[in-house]
Amino acid sequence: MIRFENVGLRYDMGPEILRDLTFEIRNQSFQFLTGPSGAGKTSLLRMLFLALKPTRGLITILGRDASTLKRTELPAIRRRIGVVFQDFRLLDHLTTYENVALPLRVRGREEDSYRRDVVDLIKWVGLGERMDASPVVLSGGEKQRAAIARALIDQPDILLADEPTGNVDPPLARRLLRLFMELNRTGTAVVIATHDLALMDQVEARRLVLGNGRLEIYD
Ligand SMILES: Nc1ncnc2c1ncn2[C@@H]1O[C@H](COP(=O)(O)OP(=O)(O)OP(=O)(O)O)[C@@H](O)[C@H]1O
Repeated sequence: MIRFENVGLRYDMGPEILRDLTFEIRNQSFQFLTGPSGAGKTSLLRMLFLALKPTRGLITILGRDASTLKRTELPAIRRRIGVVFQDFRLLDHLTTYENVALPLRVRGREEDSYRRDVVDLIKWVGLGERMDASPVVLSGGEKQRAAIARALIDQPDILLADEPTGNVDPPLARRLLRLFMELNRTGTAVVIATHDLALMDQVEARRLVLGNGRLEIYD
């Protein structure tokens, strides 16, 4: 689905922070991406989302060389990728319900066809009471759950989540992990960037470990 070959990344004239990354995110796979703070997890997720270009190497996404994609082709590819960023990126002028429904609205779906699914998912992540609230009044953990619901609502081919349980307590973190695993069972490839060893220990899953600019893979 997404393949990296000898990918390297540097910011501006700085040192190469990621080197010789060669790996694949396969269809319907489930993996954690981990490594110390500053190891480059967020940078790697941004390259997977085609939001950041590598300084060398090849990224192939859905069979296409990412460097040859036209700007106009990017939105269609990105729509197949669900992302949960560390800063959530919710729209403050929309309610929780509207934020979560946004990917479906952008795709031109009629509200009648998705209202039930959006409401059910919002309840599932424990935000039933916050359906009509603006993100401005949500706590960090509530925003995180709204961002997760928005990333999942359109059943993406791949989900990229950056510390998706960083702002919630352990029981809720376990519940969110179950939600990611359920999504994976229904066909979505999942990449979860996390420092949380207790979370990773709950599942037998592939681990991509970044350190000193390089990637070690434990299948
Ligand atoms: N926009 C940028 N410009 C310059 N350097 C950057 C930029 N973004 C990240 N870096 C640097 O790249 C390195 C990797 O950062 P990144 O945020 O990818 O790591 P991380 O593993 O996600 O860290 P954390 O776990 O703390 O979120 C760090 O040294 C960081 O300072």
